[in-house]
Amino acid sequence: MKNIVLIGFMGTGKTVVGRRLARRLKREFIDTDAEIEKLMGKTVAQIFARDGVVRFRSEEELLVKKLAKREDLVIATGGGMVLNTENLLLLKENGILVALTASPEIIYDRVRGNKNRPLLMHGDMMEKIRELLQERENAYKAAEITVDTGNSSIVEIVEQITRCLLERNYITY
Ligand SMILES: Nc1ncnc2c1ncn2[C@@H]1O[C@H](COP(=O)(O)OP(=O)(O)O)[C@@H](O)[C@H]1O
Ligand SMILES: O=C(O)C1=C[C@@H](OP(=O)(O)O)[C@@H](O)[C@H](O)C1
Ligand SMILES: [Mg+2]
Repeated sequence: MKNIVLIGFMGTGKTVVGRRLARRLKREFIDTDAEIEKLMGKTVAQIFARDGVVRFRSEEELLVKKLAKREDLVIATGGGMVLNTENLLLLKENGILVALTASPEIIYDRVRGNKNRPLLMHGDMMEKIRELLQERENAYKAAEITVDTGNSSIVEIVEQITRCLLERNYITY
């Protein structure tokens, strides 16, 4: 069966929703950030600081190429994966793209305590969120299913995605 691929900005819940959705659908869960951290033996923030964003994006691209060849996964991508349209096309070939969205204010509330999002660590965080969101919002529109996560719990979002997948006959239970 096709992979279920979560895309969306930082803090929209791709990692936590993806993990719960995988459990709900009895599928393997892959978080691309976690895989890259495991592979390189350091955090995303350390990779950005020591190896640079270009290295991070190339590791992300290599991982996407591998994951796009697999099936039956729930994949939580990093928020910037969509910047490389090749990544999107590959994941779309054998996957259903599900975009999670939230307002800049909700995103800010969810990420401000976390130090492992280097792109938000410099300057005014709210301004940075708005700037990056604007740059990427079109790319997130590539998704077949879009879920606004702003006023829903993680379980409610998982059930909403599951209903959408059932309605489209992508899953049967
Ligand atoms: N629907 C939600 N309701 C409340 N908190 C949420 C929700 N979705 C995510 N969070 C919280 O927001 C933070 C970011 O979630 P995460 O899954 O890491 O987002 P992403 O992977 O999209 O960057 C985490 O602390 C998570 O527990
Ligand atoms: O939006 C981005 O460019 C990034 C999002 C992060 O993942 P999350 O969206 O899971 O926070 C992580 O890949 C890295 O900090 C870059
Ligand atoms: Mg994540």
